[in-house]
Amino acid sequence: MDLFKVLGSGARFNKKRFTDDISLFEPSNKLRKTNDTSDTQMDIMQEINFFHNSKSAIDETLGVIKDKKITKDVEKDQEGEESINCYNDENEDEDDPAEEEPLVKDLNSMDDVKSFRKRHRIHIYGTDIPNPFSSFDDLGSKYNFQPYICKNLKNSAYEKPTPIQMQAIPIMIHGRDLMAMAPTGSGKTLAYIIPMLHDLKGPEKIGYRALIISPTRELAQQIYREFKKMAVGKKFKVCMLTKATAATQAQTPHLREKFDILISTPLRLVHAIQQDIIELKNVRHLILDEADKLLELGFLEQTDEIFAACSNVKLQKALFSATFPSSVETLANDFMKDPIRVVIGLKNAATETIKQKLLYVGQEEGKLIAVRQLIQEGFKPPVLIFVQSIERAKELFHELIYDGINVDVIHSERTKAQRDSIILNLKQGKIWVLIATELMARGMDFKGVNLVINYDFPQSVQSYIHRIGRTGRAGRSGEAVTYYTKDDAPYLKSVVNVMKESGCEVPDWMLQLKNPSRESKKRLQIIEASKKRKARKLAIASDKNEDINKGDTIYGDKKEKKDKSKGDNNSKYESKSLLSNKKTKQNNRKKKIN
Ligand SMILES: Nc1ncnc2c1ncn2[C@@H]1O[C@H](COP(=O)(O)OP(=O)(O)OP(=O)(O)O)[C@@H](O)[C@H]1O
Repeated sequence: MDLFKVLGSGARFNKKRFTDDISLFEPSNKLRKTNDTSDTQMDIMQEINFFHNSKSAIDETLGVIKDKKITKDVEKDQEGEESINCYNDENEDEDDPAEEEPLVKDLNSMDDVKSFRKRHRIHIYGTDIPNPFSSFDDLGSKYNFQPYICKNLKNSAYEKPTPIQMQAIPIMIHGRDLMAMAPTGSGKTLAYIIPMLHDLKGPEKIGYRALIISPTRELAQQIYREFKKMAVGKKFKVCMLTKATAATQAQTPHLREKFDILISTPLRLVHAIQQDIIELKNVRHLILDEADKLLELGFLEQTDEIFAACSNVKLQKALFSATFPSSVETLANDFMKDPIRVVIGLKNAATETIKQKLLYVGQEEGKLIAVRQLIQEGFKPPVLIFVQSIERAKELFHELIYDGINVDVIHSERTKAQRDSIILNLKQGKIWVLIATELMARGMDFKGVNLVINYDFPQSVQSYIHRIGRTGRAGRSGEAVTYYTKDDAPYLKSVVNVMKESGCEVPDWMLQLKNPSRESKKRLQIIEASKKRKARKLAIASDKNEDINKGDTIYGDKKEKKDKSKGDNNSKYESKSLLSNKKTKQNNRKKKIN
């Protein structure tokens, strides 16, 4: 019996390369001489069971229990139709998307609306939820959007709205707070830009009225470009907050009032708020792009300070991301006012146009061999390779630079000019392989990326979903390969779950793996915490800006602030702080219980 066939179905396993591991996975000579009985197979499977499967899982893999029906994740529903059994709490029925769609004007009854949402896999939670719309033409005819917006949409050649746009835009123009979860590359940016432009109407010269926060400078720049594209024909002043723009506004205060829209990373903005360079009292729209990241520890304090500075009573808050861990949802629910939650497809799932694979590489060294083999065999550029740290990125770059391919590396120790030119070169096809840290994992829209390689195993499910989401964008197909070693075994199941949920083939033995234990998650947290410390040291040592903290460690850490300024500013906003809101609510709840 060829155990590689058993182990390798669905995953890739190179026998030639892992001659040493073969001895681990194959029966010894002695065993080979004996009959290939179930008992022998069981012994071998127990021996190589470094994922600690249950006995029944091994049985299934071997097919030992012949008459036991192997439980597949495909069940028959009452009508006898097959439906995939998902791990998410929001299973859904699939309709044929090719079915003719009713136009929004045809959505007369609740049934029409319901079936429209179902067809587009739009799940909604909340009260008084505005109906979705189905065609960009409706924006002009039904919602009275100004002609310049409709024209810019036409010029962008977007034929029809994506599901998140169909539902989020009406919610936003009704002024409601929103938590929007939709897959990577599904057009979330436009889903907030368009209604914001509509609501702002035109330039007013009273200072910032809309604010978009993004965890990285690169993503903020991308959002800025998208805004400029959609605002053509209106003289809105959009500011991307940088050291330079902050300095200009510090020197010429009257300039500040000319701006309408502000896009920034959290730390840059917090500094500007503390130095009284930026006023946010007129902000009516606050968007957190990659909201779950911005509400994670590390970023949370800064986000909190920004919320507190947005003192307009009519402030509308909207959170967008492809992932929302439940802890973040709970926190968000605490500070939003009667929010509507929109989920497109399955919660926390990967984009379905991405073909996901897991590749066993044996030990650490196997990763480089695997990449080299891919290069030798020929690949379709551009390819993004994700590694876990700046050091790893540099190392891999030095390995690949001599392999005759156009390779570059991006991380937060590279200068801003270098980073900008790398992104441009990748978009122009001048770079074939880009090695990247988490800096590039979220939000970046490189339409043509054909393959994402997770060279180092991602540190969280969210990281996995966002990393692989750099391919397969806007309905295109893409491929993602995740290398794994024995050391990654405790975390493998998290990725397997995502693969399964998004309809990728996964071998049965992988499905039987245990979910990561609390202990292993804790271990992971310790590793992450030490990385965080390391990054903070780096930031202090090189006196670099916020991007070091945010980009590469996943955790935007707050730079040490002078006690005085912190005290002054925090006390000013205390009553509206997210954190204090949460604490007050918790205290109130406790009081009620008592
Ligand atoms: N209605 C549309 N039709 C076709 N393409 C669209 C449409 N809306 C947006 N796009 C394109 O889809 C791509 C992905 O959009 P966007 O970057 O907003 O995705 P996203 O959902 O924010 O992804 P991520 O979660 O990775 O940040 C962009 O290139 C954008 O131009």
